[in-house]
Order: sequence, then structure tokens, then C-alpha cells
Amino acid sequence: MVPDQAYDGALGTEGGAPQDGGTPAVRVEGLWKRFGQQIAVNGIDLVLPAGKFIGLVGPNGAGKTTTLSMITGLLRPDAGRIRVAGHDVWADPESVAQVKTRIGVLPEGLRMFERLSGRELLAYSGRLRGLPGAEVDKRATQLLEVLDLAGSQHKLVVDYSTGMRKKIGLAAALLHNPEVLFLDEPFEGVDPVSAQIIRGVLERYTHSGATVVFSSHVMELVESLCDWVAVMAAGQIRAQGPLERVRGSAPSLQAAFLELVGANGRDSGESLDWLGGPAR
Ligand SMILES: Nc1ncnc2c1ncn2[C@@H]1O[C@H](COP(=O)(O)OP(=O)(O)OP(=O)(O)O)[C@@H](O)[C@H]1O
Repeated sequence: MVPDQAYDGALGTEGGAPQDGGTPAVRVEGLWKRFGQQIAVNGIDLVLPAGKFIGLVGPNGAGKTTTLSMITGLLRPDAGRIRVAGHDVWADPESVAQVKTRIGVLPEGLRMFERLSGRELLAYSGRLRGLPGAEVDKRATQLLEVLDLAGSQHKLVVDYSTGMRKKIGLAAALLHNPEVLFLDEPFEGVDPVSAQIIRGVLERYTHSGATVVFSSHVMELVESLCDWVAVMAAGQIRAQGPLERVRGSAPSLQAAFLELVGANGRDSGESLDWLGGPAR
């Protein structure tokens, strides 16, 4: 287990590139967000290198969605600075728009235009991104085929299953070939065959130099997919760095995670001595 900042290269030198070279995909400094009395994100620093498959993990309520929303220009921070591919996200309204052209987002809750068919949703997303119609058509056809949605392309999104919604959301996020892709729980509700296809698509995408940042609760998935991990708990970053360094000497990422978030030794149901006994 490696605590936060143990990876010396992560934050790099002042204002410069990280020690492994190049502009990071995401650089976050002193990021804060509170909702009333609840501090959701408690002054975090985060550096996510470009070209990596990155997992953002943490227990329920850790602050992952709030952090991703601020990084992707959906939620204004109370304090702090965020740069995506070197561009300051919140410097001015124009910079938010600039950053949005470089990123793809599969948001939590899959807010989409549900009265469009899958095909129409992709056409709309592509045109919104300024792609020519013929190119949008070509890419949409390929994505629908690869993601096994061709047969449902004319069905309304409102009638899609959870897994199908994830897949069409992913297709919409990928259509303009963004530099950085942010995915909130992309594999939730997705069947194993589709999960394998999504993995393939994302691996191909990162091998071409692009960056994937995704949040997940499934440690085995993060361990098998990611080469870089950030662990969040109670609004703070508990560890960040290459997967092997965050895992350290623990037998698995799951074991390292439980240690990092302080879940070891917590009552895991022993106090529920009435549960499973004779009904009363
Ligand atoms: N709009 C909001 N209004 C009030 N509180 C909020 C709001 N959004 C998030 N919070 C609070 O901020 C904290 C962090 O929430 P967040 O959704 O970022 O966590 P998370 O790590 O994504 O959790 P999960 O894994 O359960 O999705 C929680 O305590 C949550 O209740």
C-alpha cells in the first residue's frame, strides 16, 4: 500500500510537466467543493498522465462523481485549479467550451436525449461536435456495429436497457475521437460479452495515445484494466500512481483499497446477530 504523494513523479515540479515527461491529461490543484455542510471534495491534488488507462476508485460518497463533474466542466469548483490537456477548465467561459471539444464524457445517471433513437443521438452528438455529416454517419455505423447496437439503432433511447444506454452513451462520447475520455461506472449493467467489447475498444483507444479516466467500485476490473489508479475516500486522495505502486505489497488492489480507506476491522455485519436466526 502506497499512501498519497508517495509517487514522487506524480506532482512533478512547480508549474511544469510531470517527471515522466509530457503534459498530463489532467492536473488538479487544491480542488474544493462543498454542498451546504457537506465537504464533498476536500482540497485535492491529482495528476493523471496522458495515454494511460486510469481508474478512480473509492467507497460510496467518496467524492468521485463530484470530482469528475468539476474536471469535465459540469460543476463549478469552490476553489482550486483544473487543467485538462494543459487547458485551464474554469479560467473563463470560453475555456470550458475549449476543454469540452477535447474530451468525451459518459456521465453518471446517463442524462441523454431519450426521445431520439440511438442512431439519431449519435448524429446529433457528432454534428454538435462540428463533424461533417458523412463522417458522422460513417463513424456512427461503425460504432453501432462494434458495440452490437446496429439492430437497435432505430429504437428510442428511452426504451434501451441499462447496458444498451451505457453503450450508446459510450459511442456518443467516442464519436469525435476525444483526447481524454471520462467514464462514470462504464461497465455497470453491461453483460460480459459487451464488457469484453468495450474493453477492446477502450484498450485500442488508449494504445493510440488517448487517455481513459473511469470511476468504478469493481476492484478486479480496475486491476485488470488500469495501469494508473487514484484512490479517493471522504473527499481526499488517499493514493495515486501506477497500479503496482498503489497495490504495493498487498495481495490485490481490493486488499490495498480496504487498507487505504480504513475499512479493515469495521463491523461487517457481526452485530446483526438477529439476522438469519429463527423468525420472530
Ligand atoms: N448535489 C449535491 N447536493 C448535496 N450533496 C451532494 C451533492 N452531490 C454530492 N453530494 C454529496 O457529496 C459527497 C460526495 O458525493 P459523490 O457523488 O461525489 O460521491 P461518489 O464517490 O461518486 O459516490 P458513489 O460511489 O456512491 O457514486 C456525498 O456525501 C454526497 O452526499
